[in-house]
Amino acid sequence: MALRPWNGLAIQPSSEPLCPLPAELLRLEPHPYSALGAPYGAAAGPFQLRQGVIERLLMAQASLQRLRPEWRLAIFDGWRPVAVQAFMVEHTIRQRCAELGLDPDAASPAREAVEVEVARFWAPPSPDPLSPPPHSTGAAVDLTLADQSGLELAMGSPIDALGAVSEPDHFGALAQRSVDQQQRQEALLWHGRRALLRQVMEASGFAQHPNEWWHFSWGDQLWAWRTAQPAAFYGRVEPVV
Ligand SMILES: C[C@@H](N)C(=O)N[C@H](C)C(=O)O
Ligand SMILES: [Zn+2]
Repeated sequence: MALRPWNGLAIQPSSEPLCPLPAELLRLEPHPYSALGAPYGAAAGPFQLRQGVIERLLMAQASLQRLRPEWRLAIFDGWRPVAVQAFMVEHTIRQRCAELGLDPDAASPAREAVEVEVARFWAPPSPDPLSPPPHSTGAAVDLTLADQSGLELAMGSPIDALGAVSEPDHFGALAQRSVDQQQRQEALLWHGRRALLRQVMEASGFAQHPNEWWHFSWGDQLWAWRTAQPAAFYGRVEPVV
């Protein structure tokens, strides 16, 4: 499959504004990208989404609570200006180079391999309005499950982990091939939680990113491609200055 086949899809832009997340939706704070110094500028920050997306998140939380009344959705990240996308892609490449003992400022095949690895998880910070990074549209959200105290549930890998461990069905496949009982039980637990998150999000109309258990969207190009819509209706939203 091409890396991002959805980027060619038409966008019939909606004028719906970004809205702050309501109090019913738990925010995971401190926000990790803001804490790194990501350039949100004077913009109101990451916990904003399109109204249509917020409505569907509330529907997803209601269907979660019909199944698990003590659990709730926990929002890790929402709207992301293109400048923040660029900052985070660069940060992640540098972090991965440091882990591998590579000089991030020296071109090499290993450095290129890091860029390819990072691009499986982070959209390019394209300034082209025809191929906006998903979070820059206010239609994409990174989220997980939390318990009644607001503590994140273990899902097998942290949000933003690079690697196969982040693929939505990673632990389902691991449970099937595992012969170690303890490893199998743990894999089934994590797979069950990821599957529940996907179930309630998809039941509310969201589409999941193929490589990331935590990333869902409604109304952007990825959503249009995954749900066979003729066009997306949320394009890039710029910071208000
Ligand atoms: C890596 C993660 N935080 C994320 O948001 N990935 C998507 C695909 C993106 O960069 O738009
Ligand atoms: Zn995301």
